[in-house]
Parts: sequence; structure tokens; C-alpha cells
Amino acid sequence: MNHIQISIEASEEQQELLISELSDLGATGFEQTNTHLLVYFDEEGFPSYEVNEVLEGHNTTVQTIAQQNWNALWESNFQPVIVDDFCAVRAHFHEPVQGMQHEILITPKMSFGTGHHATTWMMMQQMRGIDFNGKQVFDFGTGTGILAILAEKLGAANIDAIDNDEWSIENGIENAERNNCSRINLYLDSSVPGKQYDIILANINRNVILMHLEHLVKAVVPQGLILFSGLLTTDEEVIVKACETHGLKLIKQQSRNNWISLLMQCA
Ligand SMILES: C[S@@+](CC[C@H](N)C(=O)[O-])C[C@H]1O[C@@H](n2cnc3c(N)ncnc32)[C@H](O)[C@@H]1O
Repeated sequence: MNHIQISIEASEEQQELLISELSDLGATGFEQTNTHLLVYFDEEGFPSYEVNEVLEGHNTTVQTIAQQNWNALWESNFQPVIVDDFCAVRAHFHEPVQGMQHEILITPKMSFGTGHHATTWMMMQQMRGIDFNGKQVFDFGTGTGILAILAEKLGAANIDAIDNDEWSIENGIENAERNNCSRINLYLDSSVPGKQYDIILANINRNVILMHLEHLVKAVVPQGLILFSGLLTTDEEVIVKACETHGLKLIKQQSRNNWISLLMQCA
């Protein structure tokens, strides 16, 4: 399948808002520089009218790229990501990063989740403070599988991971194998399973979180944890209020580049 690449001239602050709005329209990937945001969509079903509305007033260039070029582009731009001394995320062609507790190998191709984005980075950093040992985990919107892989490395007994993007599931399986993971189950799906988990990881976006909040709360055991991200600082009030309505208590908030991550605990 071909992909649409749009290069948008935008400041770093504008880029964060554009990422949020374009994610809601189904963008499948982003790359950021100081002056430009590159955004990718599947050519099939590309919502051109809605995207043009979001991009009104920005200087843009649009091109169609073949899948193979897309992968090469991602991989050539992928630099290791370091989360303190806790975790390094790198590709197979990088040298191992010394002095880390955990190392994750990711070949991102077209999926979201290399650790470069503030939301993934904060999810990983918050995961450091959570006891995953022997726990049942659900990863909602797994992308490359990065958080599911980290959950297994932290000792989770079983991780169910879903994504509504077929390519992400294929890529998540590859990455899980690359990291010798054996306790991750990946499914192409967009609904919260009718099971119960000790810990839910949900780095998605405000709309999807609000839409599925009731099911997420039902899917977590008493005293269980839900770790959210994919949220902008401007989303905090709405999300915290909605969570409290569903009996969740805010345990820890973290922010980075206008993005937040919220650790919630069930009653
Ligand atoms: C922000 S990315 C997070 C990827 C990875 N978990 C991380 O932390 O880097 C969100 C992922 O959620 C997926 N997604 C978006 N809406 C979804 C839905 N309704 N159901 C399942 N997956 C969804 C997207 O395809 C994307 O891979």
C-alpha cells in the first residue's frame, strides 16, 4: 500500500497540537524536526478534506511514497532513545547502550512507538515505578509493541496488546520476537477485552480514552492501575474529571513538551 507524506512548516509548539489533531484523523506516523513536521497517512481512505481543514494556513508539501521507501526513511532516522538509566530503545544496527537496566530492540517501520515521542517516553518512565511482577497487563494501542515488551521485561505474567492498525500488529509481532518475548498476545482489535487486568497501559488519545473509559475501568481489578498518555496538558482537566466520575484516583501526573501522562488507580 502507498502512503501519503505531508511536510508541514510548523514550530515545535504547533507540531504537538497538529500531532494530536492528525492522530484523531488516522495519521499513522510522525517525524519532527525543529522547523517541520512530517506526517504519514495510508493512501487508501486518506481523509483529504478533514486534513486540509486542520492544515489551513500552514505551508505544506504532499507526496506519495511507496511502503519500502517509508520503512527505509523511518529506519535511517531512528536514533536510540534513553530513559534515564532504566531503559534504552534502539534498532538492531545500533551499538548496545551501556549501563541500562533494560534494552528494547525496535524496528519501527510504519508503527508508532520508538520512545522518541514524549508520550511513549513518559509511559516508560512511569512504568519504572510500577510493580509488573506476575501481573496481567493490557496494552491498548500497542503500535510497535514497545510498552508490552517493556512490561514483559519487567516481569508481567501475560500481556494482551491490541491495535486497530494491521501493520502495527505485524510489526508488534516482529518486535516481540526480536526481544525474545513469549508472554505477549497481539490482536488486531479496537475494543477493550471483557477480561480483568492488574495494569492497563493506554497511550492513545483523548477521544479514544473517553470513548472507552467505562470499559477500561471494568477491565481493571480493584486497586488496579491504568496508565494513560497520548494526552495534551489541555486535556488534563477533562480526563481527570471523567476518571474520577468512574471511581479512579489520580496517583501521579507527569508532563513533557505539552504532553501528559496520568497514573490512575481503581477504587
Ligand atoms: C500514540 S500510539 C502509541 C503506541 C505505543 N503504545 C507507544 O506508547 O508508543 C497509539 C496507537 O493506538 C492505535 N489506536 C488508535 N486508536 C485505536 C483504537 N480505537 N483501538 C486500538 N488501537 C488504536 C494506533 O494505531 C497507534 O498504534
